[in-house]
Amino acid sequence: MSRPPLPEGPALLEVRHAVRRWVAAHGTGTGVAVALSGGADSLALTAAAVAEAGPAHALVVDHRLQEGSAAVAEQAAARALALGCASARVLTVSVDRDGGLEAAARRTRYEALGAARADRPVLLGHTLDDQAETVLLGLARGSGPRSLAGMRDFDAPWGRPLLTVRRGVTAKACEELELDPYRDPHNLSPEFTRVRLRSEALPLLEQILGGGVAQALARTADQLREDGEVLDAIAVRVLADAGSGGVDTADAVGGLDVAELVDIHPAVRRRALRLWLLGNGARDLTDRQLRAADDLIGRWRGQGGVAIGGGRPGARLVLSRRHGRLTLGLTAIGPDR
Ligand SMILES: Nc1ncnc2c1ncn2[C@@H]1O[C@H](COP(=O)(O)OP(=O)(O)OP(=O)(O)O)[C@@H](O)[C@H]1O
Repeated sequence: MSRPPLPEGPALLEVRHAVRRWVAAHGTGTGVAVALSGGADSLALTAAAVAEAGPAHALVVDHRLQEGSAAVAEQAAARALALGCASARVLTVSVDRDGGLEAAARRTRYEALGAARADRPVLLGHTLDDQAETVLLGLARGSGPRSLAGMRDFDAPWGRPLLTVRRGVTAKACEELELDPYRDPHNLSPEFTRVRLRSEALPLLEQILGGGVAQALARTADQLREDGEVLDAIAVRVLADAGSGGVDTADAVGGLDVAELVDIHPAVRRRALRLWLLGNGARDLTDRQLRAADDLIGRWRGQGGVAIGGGRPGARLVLSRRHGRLTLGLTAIGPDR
């Protein structure tokens, strides 16, 4: 199918350049899936992916959370085809409204995208501004170095080619493409912390400190990420020494030898625990759970265990210490709890 060439505006060229670099570093030659929300970032990303990473297959998730969401999703898919995508699918999902809606929507979205990607990497439209906001929010909340390290440009299967591109550039690229992107009303509502960071805090910091604050925050993330990679590599060796794996049974996985962990620096030990827990079905692991898990290694003398996010309906994952080993098992949730 022939389509008109993309306009050669400077903003779109910058976005294309970022995607080209990403493909050179991480591309598999199989084309890509693009997670398209219809907003400026992912729309510009889609156009660039068609030109630089094709064949590109657009995936649009309709969460059915707002009236008219189906029409927004259909329009995004139609735009993807007009931009030259090889295919465009709308994935309609139902989000469990219990608990935090934003987090549940995100989790459902990633599950749907992961299931539909057909072995292709999935490109997301996160920009340098998203990275800067993540770091700033993390700093203000006292997060650990892992959160401050922000997002990676490739965390298989998720690719983020635009982490070096400012949000304003994706907006301009859409202008060059003569596309009017979808504006999520949530992204304008000042009740959301991120929106205020974006529209009030970052501009104020730039005013006080001069330009380049967003780039500086993103650089901090890069440095912490590099350090984190070294710590993770050490953590993997620690896990091997502690006998990660061990004996799997129907309702308990392997075990870690507490004696091998006790003298390890807590920063490395927590990373090791985190990798092990996530590799064995834990989900949405919080810093607090991780610290409680770590306490099982050192000071812990009593009975019981630490509830870890994950498990399955009717049963939760519990980490316990028995006979000098940490084991992770499923414990049925009683009807009265
Ligand atoms: N409904 C959707 N359908 C497909 N892809 C989406 C959808 N919403 C978001 N995305 C993808 O995720 C990227 C980031 O979007 P957004 O910042 O809204 O998501 P987020 O996952 O909430 O971000 P964060 O996790 O950093 O808070 C988008 O650029 C797009 O690639």
